[in-house]
Amino acid sequence: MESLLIVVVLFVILGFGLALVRTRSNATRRELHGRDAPVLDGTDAGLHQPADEASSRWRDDGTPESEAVLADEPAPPTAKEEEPKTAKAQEPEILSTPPTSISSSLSRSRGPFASLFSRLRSDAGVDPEEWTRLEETLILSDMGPTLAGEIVTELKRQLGKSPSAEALRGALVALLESKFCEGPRQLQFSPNAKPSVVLVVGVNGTGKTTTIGKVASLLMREGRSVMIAAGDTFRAAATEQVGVWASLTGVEVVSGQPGADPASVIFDTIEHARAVGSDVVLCDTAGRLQTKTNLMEELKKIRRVAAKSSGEVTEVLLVIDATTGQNGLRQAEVFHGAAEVTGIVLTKLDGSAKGGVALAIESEFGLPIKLVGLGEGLNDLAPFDPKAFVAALVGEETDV
Ligand SMILES: Nc1nc2c(ncn2[C@@H]2O[C@H](COP(=O)(O)OP(=O)(O)OP(=O)(O)O)[C@@H](O)[C@H]2O)c(=O)[nH]1
Repeated sequence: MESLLIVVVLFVILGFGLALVRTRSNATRRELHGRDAPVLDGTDAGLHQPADEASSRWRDDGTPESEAVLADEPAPPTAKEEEPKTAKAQEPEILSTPPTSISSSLSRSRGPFASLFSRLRSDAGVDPEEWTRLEETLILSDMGPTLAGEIVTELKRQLGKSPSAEALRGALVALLESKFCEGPRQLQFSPNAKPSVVLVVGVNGTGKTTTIGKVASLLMREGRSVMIAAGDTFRAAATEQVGVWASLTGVEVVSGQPGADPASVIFDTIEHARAVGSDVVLCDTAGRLQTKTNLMEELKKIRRVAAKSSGEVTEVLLVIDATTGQNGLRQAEVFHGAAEVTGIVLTKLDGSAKGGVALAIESEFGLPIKLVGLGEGLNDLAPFDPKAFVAALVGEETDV
């Protein structure tokens, strides 16, 4: 009897120990991949491959080599797909992530502006050294030397050489606000029955796939039916990654074979979306450096082929990582040239970004920032409000 009791106690201790180790390993995985990182379980949740990849190739001029063969219905779920998905189990946690505010995100830029204005307050008027400090502060906030110089020249013209700190702050805020463009900040959708096509483009790792997940979630909550084209056929894990976001949001994904022509995958998805009556197709594309001519040519082809589909390309969103600073300007220029960008998504504003590049892009290229990424969770996406942004940048208000 006594030995039986000892055996039972040993089993209980062993079981408790195993449970502890499992919990710890899950926690470690989340630490490594970010607080909202979905756990990949190797299943292809929500993924659906076009019927015959080879049957839907495109010539470089954007004309079809042959008719695409489309599967009208998603492939029947396999036994594996019917199992509960680990990623789905995490949905409530990801959706409940408290959104970060733009104000707290831009605290890095606000610091130098705050110290500049606190110094100015104690002085009678702005002296030449302080004008130089203002210009440096603008440059340090990632606006770039050209725009910073223009702003200082314009402020001097408006206010004279030695305005009060109060007058300077008011004029600076008004001038920064006026530098933003007038373009529509809302995502645009087709008024016709055609599916609206949103191409998502940008350099590697800027947050394109994550943004697609966030936008899919947003649109689903607005009551739109959404489909995702897994157009990044280059990076091995990209299709799986987009599948995880899709399963979190309950959106169907159409994917191609690894290495397939991305324009074909996107075309097939749009035609499938048309057939099943989806409202919006979000198209993921491979990350590409703006300096790689062949990849920019591929992007032009994607744009042409999407335009020839039965959908309507209503948005080409360029995703820019705000922490890359002034390089974002060059990305905007080249991607706009290749793919007729309609708007910018500025991601990672929650990181070490200083934010001024938003203003530089808008004033130089007239491309509206439509959305900002403020974290890795589904809710960490916000509309862009120039006034709130300037207030947060210059530190006019504390809780934007
Ligand atoms: N902090 C923060 N991280 C983000 C944000 N958006 C994306 N990320 C992270 O950035 C990393 C890259 O994101 P992806 O969505 O894979 O980027 P991608 O542009 O699709 O990458 P490629 O396909 O390789 O070009 C991931 O770790 C994301 O979690 C954001 O707004 N804030």
